[in-house]
Amino acid sequence: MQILDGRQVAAFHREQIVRRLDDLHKRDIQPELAIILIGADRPSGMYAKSMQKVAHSVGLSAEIYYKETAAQEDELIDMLEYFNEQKHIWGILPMMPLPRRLDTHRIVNCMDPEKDIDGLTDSNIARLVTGRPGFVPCTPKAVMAIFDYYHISLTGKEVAIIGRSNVVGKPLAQLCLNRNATVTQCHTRTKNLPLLSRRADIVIAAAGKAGLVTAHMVKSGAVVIDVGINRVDGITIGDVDYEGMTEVAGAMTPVPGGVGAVTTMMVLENVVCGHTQGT
Ligand SMILES: Nc1nc(=O)c2c([nH]1)NC[C@@H]1CN(c3ccc(C(=O)N[C@@H](CCC(=O)O)C(=O)O)cc3)C=[N+]21
Repeated sequence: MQILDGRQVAAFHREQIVRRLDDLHKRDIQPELAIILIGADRPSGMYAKSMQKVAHSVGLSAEIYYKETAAQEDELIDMLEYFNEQKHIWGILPMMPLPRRLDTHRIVNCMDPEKDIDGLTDSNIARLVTGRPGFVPCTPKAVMAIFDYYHISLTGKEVAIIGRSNVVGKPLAQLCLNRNATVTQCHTRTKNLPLLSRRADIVIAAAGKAGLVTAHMVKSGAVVIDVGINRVDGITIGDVDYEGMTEVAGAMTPVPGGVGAVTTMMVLENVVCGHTQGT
């Protein structure tokens, strides 16, 4: 079984980002990424910090703008509108999910689509669905970057996506369709999940359930992409039962060191390179 090493993919993209930033700095241009974090007790806080650290390591300014869980919707919208106007802010990343009390759809759509580097606005979603992508959400984009790096073609392949979230499952289906795959979108109400996933040449696990995808659910030689990030007994594991899967899969991504490791680099790439990277 081949391990699809996310850290290697991230390093490849990192070089390109560093070069582009050097070029900008020479012209006295200092772009900033504005990370918005709402509420303290969320794993999002950890990812926000880690994204900021990686941004700084490539020389990109990144600020975390924190608001209490009790923050008012209008206060957040004012903040977004302020960021929209700030010329030096090239990217805005609201860490998801927002506290349930808030109207995510309303808030997210106050972002200028040109600064919506995680492709959360209706405008960027529409562009993805109609096959002329603007900003593509970073996690699904990371999956595509892994396919590209390892020359895994999707044309004519059967892809089973397990999960239908707005940030991962749904945009992934669009990206795979745009690459001429035949896509089956599975979810919690899917009746015979093993039957469907076993048909697939490529299985993408994005359900957020530790160990959901076991060896008997994939065919021999399949490519298995694990998007899950679950904390179990203080360690991070994916949605795939990794040990068992090594006997069956042809190639797979580990957790950690797989999709997550590339996601942060995609955030930075979207800020620094705009949406010229395509997918
Ligand atoms: N608008 C928005 N966009 C996101 O992309 C987004 C978000 N909100 N909210 C939180 C989730 C989570 N997320 C991760 C980013 C990096 C790693 C990462 O660096 N993972 C490493 C380390 C994992 C570890 O050891 O904990 C790895 O998998 O190797 C993981 C998960 C982005 N998210």
